[in-house]
Amino acid sequence: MIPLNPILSHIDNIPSTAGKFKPEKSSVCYIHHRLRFHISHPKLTLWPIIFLSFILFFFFLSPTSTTAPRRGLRTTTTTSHGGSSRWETRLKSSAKPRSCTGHTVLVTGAVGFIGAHASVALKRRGDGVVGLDNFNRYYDVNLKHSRKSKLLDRAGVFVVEGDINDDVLLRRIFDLVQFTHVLHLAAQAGVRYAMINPNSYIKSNIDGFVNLLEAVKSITEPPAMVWASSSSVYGLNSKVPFSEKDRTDQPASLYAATKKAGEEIAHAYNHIYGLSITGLRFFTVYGPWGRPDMAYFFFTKDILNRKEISIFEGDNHGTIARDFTYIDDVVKGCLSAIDTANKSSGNGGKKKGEFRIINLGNTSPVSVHKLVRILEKLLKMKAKKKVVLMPRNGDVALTHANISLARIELGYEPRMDLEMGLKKFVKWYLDYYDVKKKSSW
Ligand SMILES: O=C(O)[C@H]1O[C@H](OP(=O)(O)OP(=O)(O)OC[C@H]2O[C@@H](n3ccc(=O)[nH]c3=O)[C@H](O)[C@@H]2O)[C@H](O)[C@@H](O)[C@H]1O
Repeated sequence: MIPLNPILSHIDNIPSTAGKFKPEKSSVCYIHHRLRFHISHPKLTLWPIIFLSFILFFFFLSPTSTTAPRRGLRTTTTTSHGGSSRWETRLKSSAKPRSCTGHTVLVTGAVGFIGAHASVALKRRGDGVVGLDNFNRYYDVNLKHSRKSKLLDRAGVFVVEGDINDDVLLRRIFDLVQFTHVLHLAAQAGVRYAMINPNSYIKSNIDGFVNLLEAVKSITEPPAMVWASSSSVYGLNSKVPFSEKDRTDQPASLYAATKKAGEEIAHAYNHIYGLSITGLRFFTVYGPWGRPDMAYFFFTKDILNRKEISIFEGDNHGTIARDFTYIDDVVKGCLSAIDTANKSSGNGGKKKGEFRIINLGNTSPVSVHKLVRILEKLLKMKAKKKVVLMPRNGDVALTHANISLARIELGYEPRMDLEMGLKKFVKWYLDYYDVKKKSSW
């Protein structure tokens, strides 16, 4: 968002208490710079006007700072998020559950694929929900905006545009609302992209996660956290189906390594600060409003555009397969993880908050060949297939979830088989792109 007044936007760190104004050096420098610009005008008679404006400027700004920072944290009074009481009112209203038994959930990555579906499901059942998302450009940002307008806005979920690395923003949000849970889904996803932009994985999946945990642990009554880990942490593990007890110390991609690191980091925050943390290992989640970087999505696009697709195979024509899991099943798992999470005990608690790691898969792997056959049938078109040896690009040969723990802990039972799920995806895809991008077909 472009601030209307560049001077105002640079003094947004004014504390609420009148008389304590101590602008940061950069703000002062900026104001001086702006003043110098005016003073350089030949007419020195401007001086008194500038001086007067300066006085009026602070006189009018101080009384607007009505939101006193709690717990001694510095908060901003005007930000790129509007900074106004309207912004705060909308955020607070979105956070309010329909009944006093409802949860109040902050969903990070709210305009992402799983984030959008989960936010809507939480809101629909009566929980209070605030979304947070940085709308990054990893894939088509229009799709993110569409998820916001078509799913989140309609459900009444308010989305803050911001980054989990912005600790001032996080503290401001946590100051305004006492959340019971954080559903942390903001991440740099994609296995193969890690070879192109490795630092984005560190920034989101490590730095951002720690930043969020730091903010959460500073709250007097910290919310319980449920967050997205990944099936990719099993890496080169060849024992199937993958159980939570299996080894996860052989990641095949940097993405997997950052998700595994996230699990260890979460454990440390649970151990030291008593945070209740549940990590969900998602298995190749697919469905309507999905991610364009995933194979089922771009295969659909390429088949329709009569473009060649590469189907990976292992050594000696070994099958490559995934435990494709439908979005609605995963969302049910997320909601159940929220409902069953113990409270964080916080620093001073006698009991440690719980720490759980749970697989959320479909427990029926399907080969990439079969995935393509299903798409061909649904699209009524033949794919131009090129079978290639799987490159060493972060992919693994097989994923297969053991979901016994999810059944016990979450009452989780996946319902959708791949053919039915892809039917729903293709229907959505045809509708969505027919309206939006007829020309690209
Ligand atoms: O569960 C996870 O932890 C991850 O799931 C997802 O990764 P993957 O399971 O690798 O899904 P996806 O890329 O759709 O490839 C599907 C299949 O197509 C094969 N594949 C892929 C590309 C190609 O050109 N050809 C091909 O055969 C490919 O070899 C694979 O067998 C998420 O993207 C990731 O963010 C993470 O959440």
